[in-house]
Amino acid sequence: IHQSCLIPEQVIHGGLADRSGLLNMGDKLVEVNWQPVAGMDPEQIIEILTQSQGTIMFKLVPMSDKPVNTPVKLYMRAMVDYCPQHDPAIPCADAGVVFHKGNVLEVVDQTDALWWQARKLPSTSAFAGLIPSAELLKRWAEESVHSTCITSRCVTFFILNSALLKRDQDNHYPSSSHSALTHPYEEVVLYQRRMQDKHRLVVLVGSSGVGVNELRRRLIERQPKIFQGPVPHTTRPPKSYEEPGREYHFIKKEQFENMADTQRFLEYAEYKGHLYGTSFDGIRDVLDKGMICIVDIEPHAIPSIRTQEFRPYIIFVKPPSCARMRKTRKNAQIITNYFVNRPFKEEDFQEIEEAAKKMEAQYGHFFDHVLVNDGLQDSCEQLLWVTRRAQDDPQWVPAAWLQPTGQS
Ligand SMILES: Nc1ncnc2c1ncn2[C@@H]1O[C@H](COP(=O)(O)OP(=O)(O)OP(=O)(O)O)[C@@H](O)[C@H]1O
Repeated sequence: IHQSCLIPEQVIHGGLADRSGLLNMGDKLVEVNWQPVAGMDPEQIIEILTQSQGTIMFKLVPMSDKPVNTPVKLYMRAMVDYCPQHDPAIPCADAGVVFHKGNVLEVVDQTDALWWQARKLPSTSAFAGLIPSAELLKRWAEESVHSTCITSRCVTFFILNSALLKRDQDNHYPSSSHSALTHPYEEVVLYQRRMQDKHRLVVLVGSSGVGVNELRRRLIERQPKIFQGPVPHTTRPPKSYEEPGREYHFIKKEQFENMADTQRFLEYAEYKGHLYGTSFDGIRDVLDKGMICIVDIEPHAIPSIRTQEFRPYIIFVKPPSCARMRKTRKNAQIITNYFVNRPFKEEDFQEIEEAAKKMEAQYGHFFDHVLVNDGLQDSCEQLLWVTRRAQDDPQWVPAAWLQPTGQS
């Protein structure tokens, strides 16, 4: 309710007032149970309402120009977490919707500049609730960049991300936290791949040692006619049993550097004095054959592959608890920074868990699926099922990916 003239600013979609069709935004409330309320505070009116029993009568002066009802139905993926119970700014915390990054929200009303109405999907409820508008979230994000004081949990998230933004700007690489700050919601649509469409790129990310490479290798080994990884490029000379274009594309250093300068690599790195890289063309080669391309990448490369062309389905490989890792990795070997294999140690499990937590906090809004790599057999089955579903079932994807001439 707008304080000075007692005009409802929001009528909750699916709520009693909305379903009655008798109360509209902009109507003036003049009496409650025959008691004049003009000039009263909203709290005083709430007091009258809580003390009333049975039927409650409202006398309203309808607004002269009834709003033309043009219902919007937009779907938005939340790129941030939000908790109305910790938000001192929300007009009514009980009417707020709790959401986490990655949740899809059906936005039913954007009339108010600050507070939208939405349902969190999947939802069976007719009721919508309040969520902060994109503008409001951006404003909070900007304020928190300059703020040193944490006043509520709802704002804490932004302070955390602002720190990341600062660090990423210093590092000059594309930042996911940057996109969450400037685009707290991403419009999404349901995408059903047609038979003639290329497969979606399957992307695995996870903390080092969690088993990303092992899972990718096993998937390809299991169904080599369906899954393939891109053939990487390298500047090292071929070994006797290697064939150019099969294990690697063997190229000269200048050629490699030229490809790197012209952004033709999704990722590249140096190892023992030689350069290795995964090219975008390598991914295209697999997809053009009608196969499913599966890559494992560092999470900071996600923004550069998240394009209309590749429509990636991003799977986060998450570690189970340290106790479970201790059991399942009893006989496994970890490849250390020095590229030697040795049994897992207790510190490895803790490092894997810590790194996974950070990755999820920073990039979680990009994940389409979270796969807990507990038992290897089960994880492989799950991965197979998830990658099939990613290709065959309708999925929420950024609306920009389906625009005919749109950019990703
Ligand atoms: N679920 C699992 N149960 C038991 N062992 C596993 C499981 N997943 C992976 N491993 C083993 O853990 C070790 C590390 O796995 P992998 O090499 O795939 O790690 P990674 O995530 O690719 O990390 P990096 O990028 O550092 O190589 C391997 O020896 C692998 O066989």
